Amino acid sequence: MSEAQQNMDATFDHDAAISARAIVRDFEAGQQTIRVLHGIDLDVKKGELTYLVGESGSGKTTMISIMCGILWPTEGSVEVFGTDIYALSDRQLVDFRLNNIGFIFQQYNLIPTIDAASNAAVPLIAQGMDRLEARDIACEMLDKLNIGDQADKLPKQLSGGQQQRVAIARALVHEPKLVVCDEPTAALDASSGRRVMDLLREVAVAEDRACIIVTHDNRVFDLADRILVLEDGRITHDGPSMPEDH
Ligand SMILES: Nc1ncnc2c1ncn2[C@@H]1O[C@H](COP(=O)(O)OP(=O)(O)OP(=O)(O)O)[C@@H](O)[C@H]1O
Repeated sequence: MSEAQQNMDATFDHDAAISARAIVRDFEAGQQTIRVLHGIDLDVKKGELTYLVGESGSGKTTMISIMCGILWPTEGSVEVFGTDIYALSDRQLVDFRLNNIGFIFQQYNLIPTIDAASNAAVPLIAQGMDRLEARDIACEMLDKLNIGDQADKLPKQLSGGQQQRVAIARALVHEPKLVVCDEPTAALDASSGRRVMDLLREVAVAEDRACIIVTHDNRVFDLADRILVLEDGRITHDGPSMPEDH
C-alpha cells in the first residue's frame, strides 16, 4: 500500500454508511474545465436520515452520484459500508449497487411497457427472485405508498406523483442498506411529501442502514436527523437543522 493510500485509509470512517474523502469533480465545457466539487470530505452515518441541501447548480446531484457509485470522481475516494467502491471492477460495482443501494432520481426512469407493479419489482427480479413472488412484494410496497390500486397500470396511465411513488417503491422493494434520493418529494403535495419521508425513515433508516436525500423542499426540513448544506461545491454547514440564515 502506498503512503498516500495509507493516509487516505487512516481518514476514512469505516463505520459510516458512506465515507467520502477529498472529492473533486471537474467537467469539460468546450475548451474549459469547470470544477464543480472542491475537495469534499463527508460521512453519512448509519441510522440517520441525512439531507443534502443547496442552491440549484451547487453540485448536489454530482455529489450523490459520486457517493453511490454512478459517477467517477476526478479525485478522491468513497467507501460505502467499508468498501472502497471505485477500487472495484465495473462488474463488481454493478453487483455492489444492485445489492446495497436503492436509487430515487429526478427522472423516474420507469419502463414504459410494463405495469407499475412490474416496474417496482425490477430490483428483486434482477436479484433472481421468482417473478410472481417479486410482484407480490412490489404490490405490498405500492400499498404502503397508497397506490396499491394502480398496480396494473402502465406508467403513461399514471400522474407524475404516482409515477414518482412507483419509482420510490422500486428503490425500497429490495430493502437496500443505503437509499439515495434526488428530490423525492418535488412532484408531491405537502402531505404526500411527508408520507414519503416517513416511509423512507421506516424502511431506509435502521442501525445498519442509512438514507441520503437531496432536497429543496423546506416543507420537510424538520424531518431530517442531519442537514448538510452545499454551496458552490463546498460543504458550508453540517448540523441537526438548517442554519438560521437560510
Ligand atoms: N455532465 C456535465 N457536463 C458539464 N457540466 C455539468 C455536468 N453535470 C453537471 N454539470 C454542472 O455542474 C454543476 C452542478 O450540477 P448539479 O446537477 O450537481 O447541481 P445541483 O445542485 O444538483 O442542481 P439542481 O438543484 O438544479 O439539480 C452545474 O453548473 C452543472 O451545469
